[in-house]
Amino acid sequence: MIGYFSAEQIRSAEEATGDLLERGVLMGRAAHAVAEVVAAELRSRSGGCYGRSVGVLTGAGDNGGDALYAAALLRRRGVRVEAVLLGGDRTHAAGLESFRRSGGRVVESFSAGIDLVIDGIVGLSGKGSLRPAVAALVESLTAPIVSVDLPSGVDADTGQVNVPAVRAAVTVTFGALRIAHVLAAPQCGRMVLADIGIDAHEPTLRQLTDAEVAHLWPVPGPSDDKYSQGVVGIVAGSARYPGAGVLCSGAAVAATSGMVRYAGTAGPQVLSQYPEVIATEEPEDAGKVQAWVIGPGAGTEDTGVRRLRYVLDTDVPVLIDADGLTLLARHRELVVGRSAPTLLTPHAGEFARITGTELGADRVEAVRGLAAELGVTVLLKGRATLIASPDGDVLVNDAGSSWAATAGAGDVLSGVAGSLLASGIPAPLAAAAAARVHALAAIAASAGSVSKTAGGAPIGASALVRAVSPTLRVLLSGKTRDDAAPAGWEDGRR
Ligand SMILES: NC(=O)C1=CN([C@@H]2O[C@H](COP(=O)(O)OP(=O)(O)OC[C@H]3O[C@@H](n4cnc5c(N)ncnc54)[C@H](OP(=O)(O)O)[C@@H]3O)[C@@H](O)[C@H]2O)[C@@H](O)CC1
Ligand SMILES: Nc1ncnc2c1ncn2[C@@H]1O[C@H](COP(=O)(O)OP(=O)(O)O)[C@@H](O)[C@H]1O
Ligand SMILES: [K+]
Repeated sequence: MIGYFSAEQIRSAEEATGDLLERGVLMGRAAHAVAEVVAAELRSRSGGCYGRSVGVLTGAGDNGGDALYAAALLRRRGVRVEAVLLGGDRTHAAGLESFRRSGGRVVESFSAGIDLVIDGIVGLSGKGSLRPAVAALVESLTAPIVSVDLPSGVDADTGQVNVPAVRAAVTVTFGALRIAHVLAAPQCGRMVLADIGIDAHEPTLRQLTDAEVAHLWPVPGPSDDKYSQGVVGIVAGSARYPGAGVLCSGAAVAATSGMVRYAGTAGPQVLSQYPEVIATEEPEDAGKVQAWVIGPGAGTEDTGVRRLRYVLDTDVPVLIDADGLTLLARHRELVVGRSAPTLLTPHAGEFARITGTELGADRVEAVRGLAAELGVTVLLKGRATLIASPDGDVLVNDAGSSWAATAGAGDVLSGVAGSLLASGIPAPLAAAAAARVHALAAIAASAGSVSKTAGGAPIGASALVRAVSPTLRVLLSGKTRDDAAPAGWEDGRR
């Protein structure tokens, strides 16, 4: 698991080091890590350090202190350093003295031709939008930016990206990852986690590694047959939206070796693409299943309510998506007190329909609140997917790309997660593993190859279904990166 911590948790971990914090040892280590990363960036971007120029933006706190000490270290490597002190006379005094002694210059605005900027404006204590003078300066920056701890303007705990906020090429953080590093991953750029000797425990958010996803993915054993691995029933698609049934069923077929039953009026279309599916019109006639998926393109009329009631009356796990969620918003009582797990997979709009209020900045609290209120697992979709259990545990997955933002991609996710539920995996883990594979499949489909991790072209949801199997082949062979963190994540402890 990769853990993400709140600002308060990080501060407690820092305070627990006592002497190290007070003597400035932690800040020294943090500054050293920043200097190392900036030096490496200068080498790769401008061919070296000597004679290159770095601009430093500092605010009124310790984030600025880190940046000034780092600049002093860079000065000793022959880098020209100049600083704009946005915190005025509240600038970190010892950091500023070290900067000045090293030969750093304090300026009103950066000289032309700066190679790189260090963002030490605000870190853990940043609140709300950047102040106007700071905002104007941030908007005018064109050089690549290395952010200290967090890109300034991004909230550490909610990941809210204020306008403007720094968009970093690299973010260097210390001791443990902050919540914003996953919820605002695109704003952070490449992540570097430096060990400064602090220990944080019990993260607020956790993310499965690829190795963990591979480990829990169902693989048939010698005594397995089509039934023993779990049969998933799909109530999706309709005469009006047959595609949702096709995408959802196809994803379920690809995700595990168990059997897929289809119940709905898009049976002929589903069978024409996936002849291995067993189709009926009504879930009552489908035969035994170990989990249901209900909702994608299934319609919101009375038959929909009847079918929803039927599957929720069973004692197997049920995943509710799309139209199923619209119906659920009118009949919330249907999920309360079920004996088997229920998994809701709303996007932001569906989430607001169920709760009656728009999603605010704090998505973690919102998803946790709904899960606790209804006693269900909730997967909230987006670039970063959040999965809350009724007991308050929250899992996260940053997709690493946004290629999955395409019509029908949610139907694919439902099919994958539903087949994992049918195999007996607990709802939160099934949801998190499905989200991870969905995200990897989107990258693979877009790049045209599972071995590429960047680049690519737009995809449709059909391509996403086709990429599920090749993605699993690589994942199960253990060849993918052994962490599930945002693309380019790097552990500076080495
Ligand atoms: N503790 C440790 O051991 C270690 C800590 N470390 C480092 O310390 C950092 C935390 O430092 P910190 O707590 O001093 O606060 P920081 O984030 O620099 O903010 C400073 C000031 O900014 C202001 N401000 C707020 N919002 C604003 C806005 N929107 N726009 C503009 N200004 C705004 C606000 O001042 P105000 O004007 O509101 O009084 C606030 O007081 C942490 O991120 C890490 O880099 C490392 O050295 C490792 C060891
Ligand atoms: N910006 C994004 N980056 C990565 N993945 C995204 C992004 N936006 C949406 N997704 C993912 O794509 C899927 C979209 O689902 P949904 O909104 O239900 O679409 P549909 O109803 O058309 O199937 C979800 O799995 C979601 O997490
Ligand atoms: K910063």
